[in-house]
Amino acid sequence: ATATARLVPRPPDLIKWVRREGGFIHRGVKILPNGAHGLGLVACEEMSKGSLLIALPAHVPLKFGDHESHNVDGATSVLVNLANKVPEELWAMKLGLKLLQERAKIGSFWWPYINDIKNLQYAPLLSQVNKRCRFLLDFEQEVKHALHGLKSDNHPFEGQDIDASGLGWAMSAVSSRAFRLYGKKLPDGSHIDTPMMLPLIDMCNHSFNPNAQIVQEQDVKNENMLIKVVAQVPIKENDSILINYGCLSNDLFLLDYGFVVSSNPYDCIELKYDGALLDAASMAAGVTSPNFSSPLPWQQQLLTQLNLHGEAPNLKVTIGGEELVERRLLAALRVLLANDVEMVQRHDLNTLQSLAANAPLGTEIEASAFRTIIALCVIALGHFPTKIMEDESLIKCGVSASIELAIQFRIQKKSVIIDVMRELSRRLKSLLSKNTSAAQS
Ligand SMILES: C[S@@+](CC[C@H](N)C(=O)[O-])C[C@H]1O[C@@H](n2cnc3c(N)ncnc32)[C@H](O)[C@@H]1O
Repeated sequence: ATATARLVPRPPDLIKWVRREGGFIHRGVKILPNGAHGLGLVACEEMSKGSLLIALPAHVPLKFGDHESHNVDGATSVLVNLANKVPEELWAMKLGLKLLQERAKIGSFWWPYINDIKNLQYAPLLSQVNKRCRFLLDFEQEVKHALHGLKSDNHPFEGQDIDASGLGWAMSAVSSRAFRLYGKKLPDGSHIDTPMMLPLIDMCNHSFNPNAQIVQEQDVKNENMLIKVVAQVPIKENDSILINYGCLSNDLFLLDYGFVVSSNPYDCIELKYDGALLDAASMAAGVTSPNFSSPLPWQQQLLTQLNLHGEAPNLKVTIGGEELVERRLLAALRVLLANDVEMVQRHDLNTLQSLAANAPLGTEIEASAFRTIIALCVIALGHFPTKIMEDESLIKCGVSASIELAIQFRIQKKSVIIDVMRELSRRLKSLLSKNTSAAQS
């Protein structure tokens, strides 16, 4: 979110409001512009490890549910009915409905907070509205239908029209600012996982090397959970206060937050598991007579156990990221490159899926599997219309912020692929050299 995007930038009011509501904010914490990251929280004095930076009382987070479960007026039941039509995967839209309701309400309790975010016009807005367009357009019709002819008492949005672009705003405002934390306590002592918007805390920008973290603590006075931000390491004056948004791929960072992280260790590329593509890749890699597209019955059985075959298989596999090659893909390659069923059956599925298991089916099969993945990477790279150098010069020439973001995203994806190729080539070399020295000795 850019600082300039806020038409009414009144961050100090947010701090005052949180304090007035009984919250705590360390006197050294300020809201300041944070370069390309928009606004952010910055330390204006040194803070030691463990310092409490922010504490929000339980009534300050904006959640869907608390008010809705106690109140059964007409407007609330319209809102609850609409929320029930939102698929779980699009949870941000459900909380977004609540945000839209509070945004429409004159004198809303959350107004000092919503006033601060209401003019955000950041990138996820555009990409999410595009990606989730079909849902938003359908849901717009649902909302219009539910609101048609409602009297103002029963209207959850104070009589305001809500269209797909308003719904898109709410969904991306939530997905880029909400946190999934412990909600209500259940009788068994566990807590419901609840998405909530955390005023002020949501001014913290992201880092994989954060200096602060969100913690939840039970209030000593009651059952409520207090939400706090605590310094994880000593924080120096002028340091930004950064938290980790989660170990996410760049797809999620881009879609939900509108930025991408360079050299993101959790970024990966997704491929469809496809026998014909694997045959093409392994032939290109010089592997003789691969049979990925026509597996033998015992191979099909193992593929079924890996959920890559059979009824409703999950054909989405990944390379790169935390797992260099997704375990299921590695096992499938090893099994399909082997023609000795007895040798394969000597190993359990876990070993067949493990990269650390070091060539469980022998050097030749392992080398063919690695070569096939390297060729798959070459094919994947070929699908990009540009090379990294061309991308970099496009950025140098000057492009709009959203195009630059899209280019950064594809540079990072290509880097993931190149890193996988580099690492597999290294492993292949070491595998083959071990084999040669074993043969010589
Ligand atoms: C929870 S808000 C943080 C406060 C925000 N900077 C603001 O001005 O309101 C999340 C948004 O901050 C920006 N942001 C946070 N961390 C970032 C990072 N590491 N790089 C780039 N942008 C970041 C993105 O626009 C993201 O959608």
